Amino acid sequence: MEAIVSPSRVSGIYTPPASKSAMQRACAAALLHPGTTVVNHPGRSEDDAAALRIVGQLGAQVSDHGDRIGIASTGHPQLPQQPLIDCGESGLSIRMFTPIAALVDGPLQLTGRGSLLQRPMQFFAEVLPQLGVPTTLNKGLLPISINGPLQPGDIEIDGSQSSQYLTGLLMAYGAAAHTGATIRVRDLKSKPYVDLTLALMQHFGMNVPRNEGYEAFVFGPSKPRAQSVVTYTVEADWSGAAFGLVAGAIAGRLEVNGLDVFSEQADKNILQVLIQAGIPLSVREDGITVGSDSLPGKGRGWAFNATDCPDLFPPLVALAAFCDGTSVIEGVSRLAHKESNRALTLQEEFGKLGLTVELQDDLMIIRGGCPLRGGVVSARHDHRIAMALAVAALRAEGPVTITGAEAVGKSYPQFWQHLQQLGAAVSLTGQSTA
Ligand SMILES: O=C(O)C1=C[C@@H](OP(=O)(O)O)[C@@H](O)[C@H](O)C1
Ligand SMILES: C=C(OP(=O)(O)O)C(=O)O
Repeated sequence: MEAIVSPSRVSGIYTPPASKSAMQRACAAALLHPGTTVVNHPGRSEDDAAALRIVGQLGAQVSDHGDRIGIASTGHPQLPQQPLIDCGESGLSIRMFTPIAALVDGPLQLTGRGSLLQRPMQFFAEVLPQLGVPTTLNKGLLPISINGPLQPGDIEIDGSQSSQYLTGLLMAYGAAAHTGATIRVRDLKSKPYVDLTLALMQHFGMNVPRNEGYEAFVFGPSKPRAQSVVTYTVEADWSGAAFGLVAGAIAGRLEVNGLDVFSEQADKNILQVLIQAGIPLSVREDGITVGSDSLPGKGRGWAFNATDCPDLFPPLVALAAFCDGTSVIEGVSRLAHKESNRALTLQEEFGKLGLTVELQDDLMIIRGGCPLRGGVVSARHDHRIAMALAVAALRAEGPVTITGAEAVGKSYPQFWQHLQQLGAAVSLTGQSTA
């Protein structure tokens, strides 16, 4: 599918979708919870669908009622009839559900599709055998074969590549029976995502470890958990909302509702950058207003460290393009293994529209303030690249055609519709050519 975005203004009120980070964690916690979980405001992205499929395969009963989903479970993942679990393209699903699936007594295989097949998983081959789980990979990549049950024990892991592995281990340790265990972590990145995991575990009454400065997670002995009903409401997604906030900042005035300003989500830090850039912004508990009714002026250049919130790079590049002077984002090394190599993808695709993006060690330097030209760009099978290009296109000098526009489905299937509803000139045509 192609999206053609012509220069246009946006205005109105909108509510971003449910957070896939919260929804996928809720699915995992529901599988590990003895009893029933009612998930309100469930996410509907492709990654969310993958998580729901996985918990179904691991023995939970999933009943979908539209605005809420019921998940009933014994609290123990079961050996599936078909022992091949497909995690779609979701990095979080494969990395969170592998240790959880390893709680099962028996052999299992997990795999994925598309870009996930190129993302490194070597961590598991190094760590799971230390927990009693023989593990094989395909040269460090998927599929992964494991043979549980995982037995929690004291362990030290590398947290520098992704926090998602730790999220999976925390969930598995939090559900398994043991007499106490400590996960030591070197150089943890994306820390707020671990806070989100711990908050979910707390909500579901799991065995929650003591967090010693993100360097050690100390579990006490597990206690038996009684059957109960847990209700969980999935919060709105700051990562998806970041695109709407940037659209309002550069091309109109938007009111974004439903976001929790006290959320654990890493990407709420977009607000700090909007403030630095001098964008008109009003933050209330019930909503955020961004941009101005008069034709928005340019913001000013800014500097921001996105090491712990790497998903902000794409919307921040769109913002930086419209800020005078130089903007600098630190944390480039975090981008190599996402749905695409996002530093290069951003440099190349925004480069086609005339934006200069330089990469210097861990820094991305964006020379903004000159109008972008129209042209043809590719989403490169990466939802956040598609959305960043679309938002930037609102202020380009001519129409921007984005090929592979269906990529948004991974996190934000309603993205194009939302943009149209807010007044953006977007037409959608044809099949994927990205
Ligand atoms: O736990 C999560 O929900 C996520 C963690 C982050 O990954 P890393 O920990 O690999 O940075 C983020 O980029 C990803 O989109 C979602
Ligand atoms: C990198 C992302 O997700 P995941 O790692 O879960 O595939 C993302 O949503 O930008």
